[in-house]
Amino acid sequence: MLKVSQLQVRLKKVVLDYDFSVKTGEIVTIQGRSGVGKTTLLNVIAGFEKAYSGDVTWQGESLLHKKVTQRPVSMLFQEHNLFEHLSVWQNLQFGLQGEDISERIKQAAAVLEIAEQLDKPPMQLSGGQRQRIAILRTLLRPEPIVLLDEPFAELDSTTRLIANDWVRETAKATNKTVLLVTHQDEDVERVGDWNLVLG
Ligand SMILES: Nc1ncnc2c1ncn2[C@@H]1O[C@H](COP(=O)(O)OP(=O)(O)OP(=O)(O)O)[C@@H](O)[C@H]1O
Repeated sequence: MLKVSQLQVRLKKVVLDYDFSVKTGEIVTIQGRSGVGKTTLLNVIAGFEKAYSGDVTWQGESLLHKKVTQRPVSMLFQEHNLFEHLSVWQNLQFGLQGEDISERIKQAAAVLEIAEQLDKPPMQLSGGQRQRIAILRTLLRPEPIVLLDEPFAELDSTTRLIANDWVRETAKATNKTVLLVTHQDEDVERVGDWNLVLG
């Protein structure tokens, strides 16, 4: 279980409070008006932002004292940080490990309709293609907690549905615990097990 207990985050002018738990293997969508603290929550869980008080525990163990790289967390970044001097394929190979990883990347790329983009440098991809590469990479990483901040924002409605289903199926098949920030009600219905509204 991922437990966020009486967590308080203090930024310059705002105090943000969170208290909820997500069962292992569950997908929770997170909604709330702009500025309510959705991105900040993910940043605290991943270790990019500090907590003021309270705790975040995973399987009973606090994450807050752990370094970013020691946390069991895979997070999708808005800027999709890909190395521009490597092909997309090389970028994915670089970040992912595992026996059958090449096959898993190829299968995922085919479903997400980005198989033809794998040999290109990232700068030749559209925003939506980069976003699907980032989704693929984030879900195929081994960490059990997956944090997705507006992962489908740049996708058209058809591609979005394909990505919705791929994320849900992949997360369930690999028992990921997922926090998915979204402004779209369709993502809530199609991907999530339950919805957390902040604010
Ligand atoms: N580094 C920072 N320093 C000070 N205040 C910040 C910082 N980052 C965010 N904030 C403030 O904290 C609040 C929460 O921001 P956050 O980005 O988490 O909101 P959000 O719910 O993700 O918003 P959106 O839906 O617009 O992405 C906002 O009021 C924002 O202005």
